Amino acid sequence: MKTYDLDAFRGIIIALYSSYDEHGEINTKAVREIARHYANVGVKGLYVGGSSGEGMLQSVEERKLVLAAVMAEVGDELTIIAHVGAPATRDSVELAKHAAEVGAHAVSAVPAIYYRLSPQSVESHWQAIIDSTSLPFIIYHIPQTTGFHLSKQLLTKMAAQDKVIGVKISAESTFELQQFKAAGGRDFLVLNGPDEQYLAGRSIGADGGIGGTYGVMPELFLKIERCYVQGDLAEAQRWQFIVNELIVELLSFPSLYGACKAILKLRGFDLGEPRMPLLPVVTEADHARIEQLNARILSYIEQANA
Ligand SMILES: CC(=O)N[C@@H]([C@@H](O)[C@H](O)[C@H](O)CO)[C@@H](O)CC(=O)C(=O)O
Repeated sequence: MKTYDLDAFRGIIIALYSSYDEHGEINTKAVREIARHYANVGVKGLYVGGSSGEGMLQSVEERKLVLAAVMAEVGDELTIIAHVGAPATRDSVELAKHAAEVGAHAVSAVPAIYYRLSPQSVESHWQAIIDSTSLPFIIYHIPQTTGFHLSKQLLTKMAAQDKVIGVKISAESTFELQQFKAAGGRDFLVLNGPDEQYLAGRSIGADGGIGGTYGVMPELFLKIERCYVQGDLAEAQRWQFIVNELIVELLSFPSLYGACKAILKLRGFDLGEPRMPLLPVVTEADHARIEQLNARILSYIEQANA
């Protein structure tokens, strides 16, 4: 049995987008406003500095600023997972220590990126992060961007440690998700990454999910979760299919994060543009499509909340 409170990590956890001002600098006021909004919506937690949060495009100091702002605003209300993955282990360790200082509830990390690393390297990288604080650790498995394919063998070895409480799986195979759940054991968390498969992930063993598109429609993922828990699988599936059509549209823009930020801007949350090389929404035609998509999402949110 793990000695950590695993229930704090079960449910809908939003992968928080970055927030920049008009000069492209971290905008802590906007960070706090959007974090406050999500707390009011009633999600379980926030995943800070991950893919959607553009942690890899920010300096160590910038990442600390973002996390500190989140903790100051909602650290007492939501479960905050700090993603501390970085190309260099020493940066990840520094970020993990900072996460512990400001009171984050867990740290998480991808394998170190850029170099093709052996499983031993990745294990040592993660172990250095784990050993640097007393916080629980969640493996971030996203092979399509890191190029590292986590084996069941390494997962099992990592999961044997009390501090390693789970894995966030952004790979698309729900079979792998089920296999990792089986390998980790009952008190090992598996968090679904592909938002398009939230229900599939839950049905095959995920304890909840961490997702980027949750940020523009958390109410719809909360609805799927409620239907699933109530045993109304037909209704859960109907909402998952609605969400998937919305995600297909979101993915048709030059960048997903640019599209999501443009939608949030229409709702009064100005998070700035994503950082290059991630592209913002630029053309008039795309802005018009964003307006239509926003209206559709809002109408579904109204229905889900009715
Ligand atoms: C590959 C990728 O970025 N996957 C996203 C999904 O939320 C993804 O944006 C969504 O399923 C749309 O494809 C998350 O798993 C990543 C995430 O949670 C994060 O921002 O760290």
